[in-house]
Amino acid sequence: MAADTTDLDTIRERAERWLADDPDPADRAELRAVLDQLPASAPELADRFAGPLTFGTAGLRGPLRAGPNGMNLAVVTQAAAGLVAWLAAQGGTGPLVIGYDARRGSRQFAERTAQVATGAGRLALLLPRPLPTPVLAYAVRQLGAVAGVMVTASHNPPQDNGYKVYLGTELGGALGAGAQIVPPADAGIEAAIRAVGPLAKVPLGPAGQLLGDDLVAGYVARAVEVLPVGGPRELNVAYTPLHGVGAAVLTAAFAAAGFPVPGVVPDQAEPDPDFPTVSFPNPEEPGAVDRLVALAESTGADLAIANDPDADRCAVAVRERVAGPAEAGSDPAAERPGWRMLRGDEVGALLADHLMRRGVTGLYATTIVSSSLLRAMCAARGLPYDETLTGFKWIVRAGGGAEPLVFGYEEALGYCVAPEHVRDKDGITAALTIAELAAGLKAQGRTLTDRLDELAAEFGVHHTDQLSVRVDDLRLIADAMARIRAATPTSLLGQPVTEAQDLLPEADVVILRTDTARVVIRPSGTEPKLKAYLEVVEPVADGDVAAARSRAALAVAALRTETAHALGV
Ligand SMILES: O=P([O-])(O)O[C@H]1O[C@H](COP(=O)(O)O)[C@@H](O)[C@H](O)[C@H]1O
Ligand SMILES: [Mg+2]
Repeated sequence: MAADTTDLDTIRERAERWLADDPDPADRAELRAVLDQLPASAPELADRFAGPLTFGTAGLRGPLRAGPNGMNLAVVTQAAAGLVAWLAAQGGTGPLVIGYDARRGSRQFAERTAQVATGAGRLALLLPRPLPTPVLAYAVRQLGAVAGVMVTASHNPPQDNGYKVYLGTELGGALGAGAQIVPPADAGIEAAIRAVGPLAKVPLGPAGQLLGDDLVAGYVARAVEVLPVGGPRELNVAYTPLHGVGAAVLTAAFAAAGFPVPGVVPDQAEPDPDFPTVSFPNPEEPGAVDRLVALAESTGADLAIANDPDADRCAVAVRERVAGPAEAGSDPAAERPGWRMLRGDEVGALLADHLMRRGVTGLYATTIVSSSLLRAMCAARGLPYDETLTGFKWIVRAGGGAEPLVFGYEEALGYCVAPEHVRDKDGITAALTIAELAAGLKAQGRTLTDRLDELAAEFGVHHTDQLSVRVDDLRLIADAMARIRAATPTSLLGQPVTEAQDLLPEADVVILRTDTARVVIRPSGTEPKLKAYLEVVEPVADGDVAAARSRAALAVAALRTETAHALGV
């Protein structure tokens, strides 16, 4: 058909133009191969040219592939050129600091970013090796940088990479100093990226100044200061960085804080861009922590901790007695020991409670997709509380600056216990703080689970869960969002929906509430996923936390089914 031929010609022309300006010979060859297969490869070419990557929940993120809709040297050159042009136009004078993880392409993209910055006459400071994202976020503040770039795709699949952008004090203002960008800066930078001319004309300077180990030592020293001096440190921790970059810094921080050095899952200890032992390097995904739990079990650990590959998230698994299938000849009522992964909401509540008991006053914040427990805790304890849209870039701006933020967390395993040093989530300081709490409890013969029960007895069981649907075709997500808007359930769990909120146009989020249940539905901003965040609050009667937990678990399971049905997934 004529229209198809025109479409094909248009996209072929765009691809040829892109190819002619692509600085990477391997990417040029990759695109040429796709072009050579036209018209059969038309859908693939259309996808690669569907549009530029945009700043989502946490920067640019996409598959490593040639073309504007992927992460590659051309896109990074353009992004860096747009960023430095925007920084100059805003009058920002400080250096650009650049970090990177151990993914494929990360170091090359970081070095290219440095060359583009120096080519534009700006000092570029490069972190000395693949390091955690919180080290970069710390460096932005510590070094007085005008901005920071972290090349990472965090916990995404191995074939992805990404580009997180931070602003320093000069342009970020009081609230955004050291935080990831938000509107309108992100749109301004995107416009500057689109305005970059031919890449062949982007001046490239020297590789930038390599930062030394003192920066990392400074980060570790500040991280350790998060803990009060003294106090119990006797705790056996099993740890995994999930083939990412967390191990060296985390073990150094534990040692410096006086903890025994955690045992590290041997075949996940070193950075490996193939993430060979996990299907997804995301501690939220089932199976990702199997080897960690096996190590914890075999070494008799008190606690198991995982960082995501860029070590800004922290997952915690606890030893728990669970009712297990009876073995032949055993007492059918007997329990067997197991390990349970705590939900981000549980770790968030534990950390918040710990800081509150320590007398830390100021703003406590989380997001609209997290549990409502933190709100209840703050209300009962007379502390300021705020909630924001998803993303740590929002959490660190909670409250609009009226109260200083002292703690922020999100259900996606992200926690910020030291906002004065790292204006982002930090999987290292979170691990230290949860270990300090666990060691303190252990010294009293108690555990994190006991503390969770105490919180449940006081505030009710806040059981949260997430329904997460990964898709190949993004239209399925749009369809599901349209469906929930067109046919919004009027009841959930047999209770009337008392509130249905649609956050459009500000955010693509739908919230449904009943007296005891809540569902928040939104597309992920970092992966092709639809997410529904579920919560049921179940009061504890007669101090029987276990019974309330069982009721809540059943209710959440039912809520999950009803939500999936309403979304048509
Ligand atoms: O990927 P990370 O660890 O940088 O984490 C990023 O993505 C997470 C998931 O976002 P979404 O639900 O939109 O996919 C967010 O919760 C988080 O604040 C953000 O920093
Ligand atoms: Mg991460």
